[in-house]
Amino acid sequence: MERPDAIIMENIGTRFGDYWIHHNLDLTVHCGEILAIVGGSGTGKTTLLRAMMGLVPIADGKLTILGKNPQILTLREQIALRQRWGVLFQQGALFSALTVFENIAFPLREWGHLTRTEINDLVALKLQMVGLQPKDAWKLPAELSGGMIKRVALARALAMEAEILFLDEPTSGLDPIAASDFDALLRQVHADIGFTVVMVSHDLDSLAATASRVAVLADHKVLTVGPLNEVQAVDHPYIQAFFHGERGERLLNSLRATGKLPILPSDDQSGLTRQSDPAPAQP
Ligand SMILES: Nc1ncnc2c1ncn2[C@@H]1O[C@H](COP(=O)(O)OP(=O)(O)OP(=O)(O)O)[C@@H](O)[C@H]1O
Repeated sequence: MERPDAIIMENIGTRFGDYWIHHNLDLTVHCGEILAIVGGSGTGKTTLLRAMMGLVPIADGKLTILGKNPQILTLREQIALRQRWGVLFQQGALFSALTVFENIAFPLREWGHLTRTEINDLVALKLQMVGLQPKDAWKLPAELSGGMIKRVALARALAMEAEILFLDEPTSGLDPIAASDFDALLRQVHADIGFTVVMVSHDLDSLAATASRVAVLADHKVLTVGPLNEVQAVDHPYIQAFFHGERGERLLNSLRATGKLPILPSDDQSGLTRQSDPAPAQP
């Protein structure tokens, strides 16, 4: 049986005071996909992620997440729902006074149903899953590299067998090698466990390496959503600037080289019109 969509946002509006961040925004996240959200600075990517998690109130429209509408749930039901996803914020956001072990164990202890042995075993498993050594368990965050901090944060986000993983700029602050290692790790754990990922990212290489689909935020809504090769063809100033700068051209060349970018015959060669003209920008 087909699984229901993980997240459905219909006509969503969010605002801070009188200023609307999103207005009439529609977005569906399919179960099991890695959906990346991109957009210019201040377009509301982080706010959208937080609205999905119930950390920013929804002023308008309807949110359905894992089949539930959090707007009509009791507090107890909302807490139970929130245990079904994990979050990795921009800077990793580990507790600086706690060891790696204690950071990963934190959500497990909060849940309150596990014995000490079960927690030990789960932390050991999560450490192994993200490629860290048992000896790293006793280090403090200040003793870790940037890439290791992201790995610990990922282990903590996945500690509770998350069905959805929310990532805000997961590769920010990492050098290109550590960023590409993190992308490979995300792909691996995603393939192993099969959860849904919603990720905010500015990193084109990371999008190309991980995203099933890309949603572009502009003008308070989702301008377009689809596979990267379709989205980059949409005629909108932000999309053109984002995908056709120096790094964008590098990415497009790599998509062409791997056959992921359809090369359309030009009209004068084929005598045909294009089958897939760029989708029009939504108003
Ligand atoms: N707690 C808040 N109170 C008031 N305004 C806020 C709050 N959080 C965000 N904003 C405003 O909402 C808008 C969207 O912010 P948001 O952080 O979601 O954008 P973003 O697209 O993620 O930006 P960036 O790419 O620069 O991180 C900005 O104008 C920001 O100043």
